[in-house]
Amino acid sequence: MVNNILDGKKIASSIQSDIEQQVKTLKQSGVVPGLTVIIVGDNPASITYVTNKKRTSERLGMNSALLELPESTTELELVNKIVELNNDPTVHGILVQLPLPRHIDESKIIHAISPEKDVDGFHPINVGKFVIGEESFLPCTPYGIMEMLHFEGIDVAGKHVVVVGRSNIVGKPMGLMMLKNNATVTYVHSKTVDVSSITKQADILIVAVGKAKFITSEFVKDGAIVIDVGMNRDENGKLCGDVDFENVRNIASFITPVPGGVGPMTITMLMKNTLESAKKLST
Ligand SMILES: Nc1nc2c(c(=O)[nH]1)N[C@@H](CN(C=O)c1ccc(C(=O)N[C@@H](CCC(=O)O)C(=O)O)cc1)CN2
Repeated sequence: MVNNILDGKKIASSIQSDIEQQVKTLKQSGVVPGLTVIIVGDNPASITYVTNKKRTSERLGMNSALLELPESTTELELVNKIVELNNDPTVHGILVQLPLPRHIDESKIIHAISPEKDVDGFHPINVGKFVIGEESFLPCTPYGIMEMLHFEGIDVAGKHVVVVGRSNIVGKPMGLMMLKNNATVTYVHSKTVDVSSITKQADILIVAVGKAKFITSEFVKDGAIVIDVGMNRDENGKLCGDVDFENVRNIASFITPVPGGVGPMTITMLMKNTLESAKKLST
């Protein structure tokens, strides 16, 4: 069988080596990139992700802090913590792990983070800048997907990209990044009529719906590139994506696995954003 796997782990590792070198160089001028990750509550998946973020940033030579706050934390307490970090010159990146407990308004929290330290790229100022083509932090998952395609020499210009899902974190910015790179973009979402007739037109199909194995071969054109953002558990509790990997693999020209596809790229782009933030804030 041909190897058509887009290996996110391998690409992430190569980009991380470059980041590690740049961190070393920056440290020689007395600046140590600092990332603080905040988690509220004890969602097991979120704990895995924040632990990975802390470990990776430490491995790359950054200063890293993980603030683990109890589920009972109030919105005001969390905002106050963020304000403290906004004013701390040793912190270049602040990330609040999502989702937050239901009693905390996500939007208020994202607004509280200084746009200059918003390494997640979720603050409305960064979103707005990105939409009008100004330099800003880019959200890590779609940014990671763009970098992955770039690394593999895949040019998206003129391609029909279909994005399944329209979240603020992945779907919406994904389509806009593709547009910026001259792709023709279609969004498919929960109210779309006849989803498969549209996804079957995609040269590049990006799926971020949070439904295990939702995309089967009937949704995919022969030779399409399939990018799976999903992170679900199947009926046996095994990690799987939104794409039925074994079913789609044979007709895709390239496909990302879960795990080992988009996930490692997300964490890598967070490191890249933190490094860039440290460079900017220290000049
Ligand atoms: N503040 C944020 N919250 C969330 C984001 C985000 O970008 N910023 N994205 C997702 C979760 N996420 C990052 O936080 C994330 C998910 C998965 C992975 C990953 O590397 N997955 C591994 C498998 C991990 C496992 O074994 O469970 C893989 O795909 O290989 C990284 C980051 C929601 N919240």
